[in-house]
Amino acid sequence: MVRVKICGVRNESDLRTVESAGADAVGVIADVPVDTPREVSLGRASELLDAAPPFLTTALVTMPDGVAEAVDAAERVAPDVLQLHGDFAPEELATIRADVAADLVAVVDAADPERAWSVAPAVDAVLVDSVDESGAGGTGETHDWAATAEVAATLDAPVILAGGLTPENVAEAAGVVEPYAVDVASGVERTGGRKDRDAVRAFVANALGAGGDTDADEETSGGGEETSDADEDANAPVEEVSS
Ligand SMILES: O=C(O)c1ccccc1NCC(=O)[C@H](O)[C@H](O)COP(=O)(O)O
Repeated sequence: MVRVKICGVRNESDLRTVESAGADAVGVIADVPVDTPREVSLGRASELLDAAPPFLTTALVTMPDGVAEAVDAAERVAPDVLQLHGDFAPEELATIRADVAADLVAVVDAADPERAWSVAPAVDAVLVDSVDESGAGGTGETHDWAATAEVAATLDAPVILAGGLTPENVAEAAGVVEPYAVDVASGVERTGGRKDRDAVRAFVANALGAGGDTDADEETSGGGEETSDADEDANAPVEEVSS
């Protein structure tokens, strides 16, 4: 069964939305050199990931300048997973992996599958994404899933599929690529980087191929179950959601 990571959470309310939707992992984005509504400080990333429950895997998504900065970020935030964007050489990734307590995920450009093979031995998983020219994610753009399926089928490391996934296309994408996990940021948002509760729940349910069988689906389709306080917070008008 495919795992699901929801990325770019900026507040506790959205964290609870991700948890209650049944996602496997949550990502916070810090220390990236691009303008994104999803970025928080390293201190805030640490607070948010500390607030995650025991069985929700936490990921720090960052784009540091070099090895020392990557290790420092991981030490400050103490995530379960360190997801690195940027053009790190395999040797640098191996050094970072040896120096941090977290599992290491390297992000590769879907247009450059050769890089997936070169970095795979140095990391715990490879995230194939539709990155921009600087290597940053969150582009909301899909890529050639058939090409990524070849990478996933032949790479000796788990492959995480990202890039333009939405509640509407995630089941098809997961069916084509058969990744270890799927990852989404912009495809489950309202404005300003805030998560849309219904979209998060639909994304998780559709990724898992659960159809209408889950509590999350019943609630999404007005199934009548009570929502938690956290759910209510997630549905509050944008200006009432703390960040
Ligand atoms: O999401 C961002 O704004 C971002 C900025 C800089 C580096 C990484 C970023 N996101 C990393 C992720 O893991 C996203 O979930 C992934 O790129 C997919 O994004 P999307 O296409 O918006 O679903």
